Amino acid sequence: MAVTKETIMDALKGVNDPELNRSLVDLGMVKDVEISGDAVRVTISLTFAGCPLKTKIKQDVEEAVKAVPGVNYVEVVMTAMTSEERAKLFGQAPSEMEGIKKVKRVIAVASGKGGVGKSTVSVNLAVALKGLGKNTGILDADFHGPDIPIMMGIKDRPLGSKGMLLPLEKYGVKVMSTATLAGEGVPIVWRGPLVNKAIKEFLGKVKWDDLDFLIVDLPPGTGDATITVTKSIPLDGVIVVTTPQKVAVSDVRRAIGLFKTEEIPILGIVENMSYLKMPGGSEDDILDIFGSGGGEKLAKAFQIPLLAKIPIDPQIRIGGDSGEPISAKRDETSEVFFTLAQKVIEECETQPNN
Ligand SMILES: Nc1ncnc2c1ncn2[C@@H]1O[C@H](COP(=O)(O)OP(=O)(O)OP(=O)(O)O)[C@@H](O)[C@H]1O
Repeated sequence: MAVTKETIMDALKGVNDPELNRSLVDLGMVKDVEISGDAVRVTISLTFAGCPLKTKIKQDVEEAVKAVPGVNYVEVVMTAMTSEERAKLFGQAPSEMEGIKKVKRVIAVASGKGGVGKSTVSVNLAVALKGLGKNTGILDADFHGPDIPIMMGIKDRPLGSKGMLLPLEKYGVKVMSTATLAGEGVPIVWRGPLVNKAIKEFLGKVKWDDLDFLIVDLPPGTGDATITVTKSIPLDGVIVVTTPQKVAVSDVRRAIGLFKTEEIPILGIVENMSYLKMPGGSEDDILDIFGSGGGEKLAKAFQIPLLAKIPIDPQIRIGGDSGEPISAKRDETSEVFFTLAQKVIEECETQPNN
């Protein structure tokens, strides 16, 4: 039996958008059907590229088309609607920055190199800001290693509503990450233009609502991914995380250089893994595992504040691994992050646009 466009469209009428609960055909999401003998290529237009239900929709389309008599090969191509198409469907077009229009400050957390504790600082800073009464969100823009959901103990996927994604919430902090869109352990290959597009979706189509602070965990280092993200986000300031040793410090110089070129205000430096308090020892009984003075030297050289010196503490690591950041409780160990959060609030208040 010859396969026709009509039989394919009939089959697709039975496939619903799981969120909108209407047929893909009725929603105008079937953009194209190409038939060549027993092979069919269907192009589906998602409401927006980062749609978390993408995989499910693709699978459903594939199954429905495969079930049509005479079809042996199916290819499903996913594209995204233009803002006009979306406007037609939803009655209005979310503007590019719609999602963050009520966000007062977007602050990025950067590092000169990987593994210095950038995500740990982002998470604990965000939770501490919330603890100090500030409405806070965290955007995991570390596309290649999105760890924020693990550190925040988040497993759910965000839901959509009226063309916007609703961020997840934990410890009172709103959270959005590429990891929560793709699912844990699912690799995503992010290249420049895709990163740019995804960032726009995170800012424009995530309903952040009223936030005092949106903390953005940047990719490590000063490579393409970091540059693309910093160029795509209207940043109010950046915090640079380093460790005290010489190599880390020289990488941070590069990062500071990058932000200065981009004219992004540097709120200050956080020196992480600064020292280890000896168990059972006195307050002064500390070990400088990675050397000392790196953060101070940088702060002096660039005339930017050293916002915090965070010790190496197993509790900090356990907090990250277990999804219960230490700043969720205010105590002796987490106080260093509350002091950091307070300084960030103060630094922001001195900014000219305040
Ligand atoms: N002050 C600290 N004390 C103890 N462990 C820490 C501290 N800071 C970070 N860690 C641990 O070090 C590891 C790396 O931290 P994290 O993932 O925050 O680094 P990162 O700079 O974001 O890494 P990446 O470059 O991969 O994005 C994690 O296991 C974290 O729990």
